[in-house]
Amino acid sequence: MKIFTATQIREADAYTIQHEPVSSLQLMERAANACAQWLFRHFEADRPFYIFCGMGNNGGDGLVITRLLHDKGYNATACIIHHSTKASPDHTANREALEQQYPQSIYDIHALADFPTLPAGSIVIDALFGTGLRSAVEGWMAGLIHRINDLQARHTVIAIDLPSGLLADASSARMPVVNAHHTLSFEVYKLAFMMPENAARVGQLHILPIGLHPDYMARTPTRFHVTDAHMMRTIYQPRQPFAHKGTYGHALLIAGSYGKIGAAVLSAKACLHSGVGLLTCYVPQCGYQIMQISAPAAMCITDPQETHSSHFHETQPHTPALHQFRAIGIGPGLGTATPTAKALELLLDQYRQPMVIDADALNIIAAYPFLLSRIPHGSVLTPHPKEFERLFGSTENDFARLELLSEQAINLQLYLLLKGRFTAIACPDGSVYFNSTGNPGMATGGSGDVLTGILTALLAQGYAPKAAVLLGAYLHGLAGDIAAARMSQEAMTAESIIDCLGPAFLQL
Ligand SMILES: NC(=O)C1=CN([C@@H]2O[C@H](COP(=O)(O)OP(=O)(O)OC[C@H]3O[C@@H](n4cnc5c(N)ncnc54)[C@H](OP(=O)(O)O)[C@@H]3O)[C@@H](O)[C@H]2O)[C@@H](O)CC1
Ligand SMILES: Nc1ncnc2c1ncn2[C@@H]1O[C@H](COP(=O)(O)OP(=O)(O)O)[C@@H](O)[C@H]1O
Ligand SMILES: [K+]
Repeated sequence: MKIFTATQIREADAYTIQHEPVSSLQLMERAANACAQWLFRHFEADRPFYIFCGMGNNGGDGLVITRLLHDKGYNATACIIHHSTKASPDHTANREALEQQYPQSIYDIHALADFPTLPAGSIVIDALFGTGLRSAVEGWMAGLIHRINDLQARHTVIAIDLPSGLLADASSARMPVVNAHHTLSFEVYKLAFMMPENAARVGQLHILPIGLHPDYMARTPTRFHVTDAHMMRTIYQPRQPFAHKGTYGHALLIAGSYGKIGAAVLSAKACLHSGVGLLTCYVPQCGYQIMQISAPAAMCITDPQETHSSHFHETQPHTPALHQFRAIGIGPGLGTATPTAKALELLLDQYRQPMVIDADALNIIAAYPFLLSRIPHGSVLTPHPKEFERLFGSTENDFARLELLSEQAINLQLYLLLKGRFTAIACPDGSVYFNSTGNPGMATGGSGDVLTGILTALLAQGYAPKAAVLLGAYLHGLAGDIAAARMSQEAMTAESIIDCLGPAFLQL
């Protein structure tokens, strides 16, 4: 699914009006009706609704919602905020329609002093500003946003299209923005919704289709995307009937150190449950028995060292040469001992195919930044935000961090996965995909190790790196969602994610 900018949304709007064809008033009616249907499903008619309407089309939506609520017998008041002397034509038309049908439902606000006192149990609808907002809201309108936020503790706040004050395509950190419990947004995700800095503003996000023209959506190129089930069906390759284990590649997983062999086990199990043909794990001596017992389907070779690895650039008798592994995953629980760092440097010199680099392997690279340029092109790096900061430095806000992520992916020709609620996948071609699956139950130790195993397995099977990262992140989150549905977000663990990889593959 594509993420459109505010400008593209306006173009989609205009294209739909011209080519469907439909009048702009009818399109507004459709958008407001989608919101009203959502409200009817979630609230009884005994709750008073206060709809705060701006002077633009976002306010116009609010006016139509007020009328539709009345049509259904709800008690609704449109609080029209006169922040500007010029109202949009569709705002004006819908004010007139409301005045004609339900004149008692309009309450004009010209200053902060006019702010109404809301009865208990009221529902607050925020229709002040949407995609037309150009810059930070200032003056008494900023005060009005603060007043709405004061209501948030006692009343349910629902934003229409965007929480007012939020810019769709740029950072609004430290700007006045409505904190909504729910955001009902039209047709497409906005970039601002993907940013952790906006989590408290957006609340629960609901994307409501309003029938923007599919031709515009299909033919307009975008830089940002959200992954979805349809995309995964085009990537996923079912197994071939005459396949043998060689068909699906031999992967090498280099992971674990004393006290962190569990990370290696989690990665290995995830790799085995994601379709790899053969798996060899490389661990220090202390990990040998643990690995063999926990993951009997994997082969295991050990480093000469007891507690940490120091030598994985060399192979041992009866194991393939490094270049014969179709994929290497490195990092979970690896530790950052100096001999391990030296071994990673040698590995990067010897293995020139795309690999998966995570956790302590990233921390080593952060400590020796010259290694960054030695990583084989097309490799996948999976930092969480702290690891990202160690690698590339801190940024002022989440938009700046996303730009830095994308810039580094292009310059280094790597796939960079910045993990989080909407994991951002920056590609060497400049495109960025946000993963749509996953839940806060995955915010638990070892979840990332599972992802490394999945990605290594997909690379080993011959998926191109881009296909592997998109499918891998999606499957990981989907397995997490299935685990949460089966046993709750609280009780699930990283192992539950592995257990649910099977059902996740079956859902593709
Ligand atoms: N796309 C779709 O598919 C559909 C979109 N629809 C809806 O249209 C919405 C977009 O409407 P829009 O373009 O009229 O802009 P909107 O968000 O109401 O803001 C404009 C108002 O804000 C004001 N203003 C701006 N910046 C400001 C600032 N910094 N500080 C203070 N004020 C500022 C500006 O004032 P002015 O500059 O005119 O004085 C003007 O009054 C969209 O979000 C969706 O809800 C649906 O109805 C139909 C389908
Ligand atoms: N709130 C959330 N919503 C969706 N996914 C999440 C959430 N929290 C964590 N995750 C996912 O769980 C994984 C956690 O990885 P990471 O922080 O590396 O864990 P660990 O180092 O313990 O293995 C990431 O893939 C991340 O996207
Ligand atoms: K709004």
